[in-house]
Amino acid sequence: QWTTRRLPPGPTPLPFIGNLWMLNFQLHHETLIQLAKKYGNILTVWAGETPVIVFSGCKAVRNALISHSQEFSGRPITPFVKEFTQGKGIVVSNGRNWRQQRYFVQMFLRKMAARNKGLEWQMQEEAQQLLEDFTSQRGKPLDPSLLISHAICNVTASLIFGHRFPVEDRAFQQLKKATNFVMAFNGTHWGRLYDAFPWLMRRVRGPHQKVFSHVEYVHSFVKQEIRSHQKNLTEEPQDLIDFYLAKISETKDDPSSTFDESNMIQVVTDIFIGSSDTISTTLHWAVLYMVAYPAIQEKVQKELDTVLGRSWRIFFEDRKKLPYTNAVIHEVQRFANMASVGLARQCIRDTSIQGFLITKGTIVLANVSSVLYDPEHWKTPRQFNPNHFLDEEGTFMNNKAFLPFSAGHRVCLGEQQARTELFIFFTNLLRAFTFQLPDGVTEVKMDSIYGTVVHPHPYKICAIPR
Ligand code: HEM
Repeated sequence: QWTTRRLPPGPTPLPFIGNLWMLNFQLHHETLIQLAKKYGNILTVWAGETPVIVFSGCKAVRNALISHSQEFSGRPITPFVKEFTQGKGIVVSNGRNWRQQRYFVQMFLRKMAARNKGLEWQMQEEAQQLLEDFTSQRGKPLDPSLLISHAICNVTASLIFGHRFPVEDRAFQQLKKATNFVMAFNGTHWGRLYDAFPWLMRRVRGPHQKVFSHVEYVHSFVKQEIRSHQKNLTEEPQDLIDFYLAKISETKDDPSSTFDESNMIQVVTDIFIGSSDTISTTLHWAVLYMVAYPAIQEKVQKELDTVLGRSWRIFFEDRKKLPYTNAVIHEVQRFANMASVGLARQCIRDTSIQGFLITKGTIVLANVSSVLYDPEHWKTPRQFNPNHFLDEEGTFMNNKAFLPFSAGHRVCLGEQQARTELFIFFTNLLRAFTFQLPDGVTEVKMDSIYGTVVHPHPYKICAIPR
């Protein structure tokens, strides 16, 4: 089948399971980088009986995502995501549904960012609350991930539900747990097995059964919020649900409209999932790197003290005066490589690329990590080195291989929000605290736990007020 379809080269597939066995039932970014060394920057792996075309390295990935942006703008509706989303929402929808929902949320995010006391203000408020929570620990050892993730989820909650939740709120805790589980599932062996053999997996016990009860919980949480918004409609829409309800009534007589309640539930779910674990995990890595590289931490603090002083509000605009801090945040994103291989795409029409014909419907994967670690574009790709983003004079400079949010038609919808949020939280934390290892701990575990979102191992640090 492989040779007759003239697909790009790759390891020989076995009948029925393809290359899943040799891939350890995962599309791990490091395995795919190794395969690219052998088979080239465009290769084929078989997930069961389905071929997946993998692009590696800055040149091939940019060619696929940017030069062939339209052709590779589809999203594969795998058996798992089909059951999870029914093809609704943004992340895993296609065609008119995807275009309308994506455009609507893009406009909504722009409006919220432009509002007086808008999204940035909300981030500053949550960052202050986080500083108080850290301060209350009085420098004792703590796992920062819970407090950070609560603060980040509350920024999203204000954006989509119009209110925040106290840390002890059980239903909100359950929502975070459920969304993290759903997000992680797709990157696990079970996720791969479910997609390769759904008919078999439906008959076998495992975490894939738990994942659907978590999906149900998330959807019912969102439904309850929608009901409460419907009861208390305000004249001026305040949050995503308000805006969406207004959009449904505005378009109710338009037969081409895709705005309805099932899409609203999935859009809200997509935004909650897309903006929670991603940003908090990146910050979690940032704190870990500051502990591991105290000289870099000190340099950031010096720059913050010199440029900003103690004025309490820090704005995203301030990054232009803080080249070193800005470079460190970029390097955190590059080196942590939180999004692993990114999300799979689907070819929406026959396309010729690098001499290969990729037919409509084929699944393609642009390995984002292979770009963030591409030795042709980074001086020391496997080292944490903020100088990757600074020129000789110490001026900030970007790099075309910096693609943590992917690129093209499906580029991350929350890129601007994420960049603002990372900057506001990171600068507030570093101005207020020095992060260090607890007494007696000498080792920082820097390797990662692979998943849809790449996490650090759990760790404890001390946040010492400055
Ligand atoms: C550090 C934070 C984040 C990173 C690294 C990140 C990364 C990504 C990546 C790699 C993709 C896949 C794009 C592709 O198909 O090639 C993506 C898609 C997406 N992200 Fe993010 N993301 C982050 C934060 C956010 C936030 C804050 C939101 C919410 C506002 C968000 C919403 C989405 C959505 C809706 C998609 C799907 C876009 C589509 O299919 O059209 N993300 N993100």
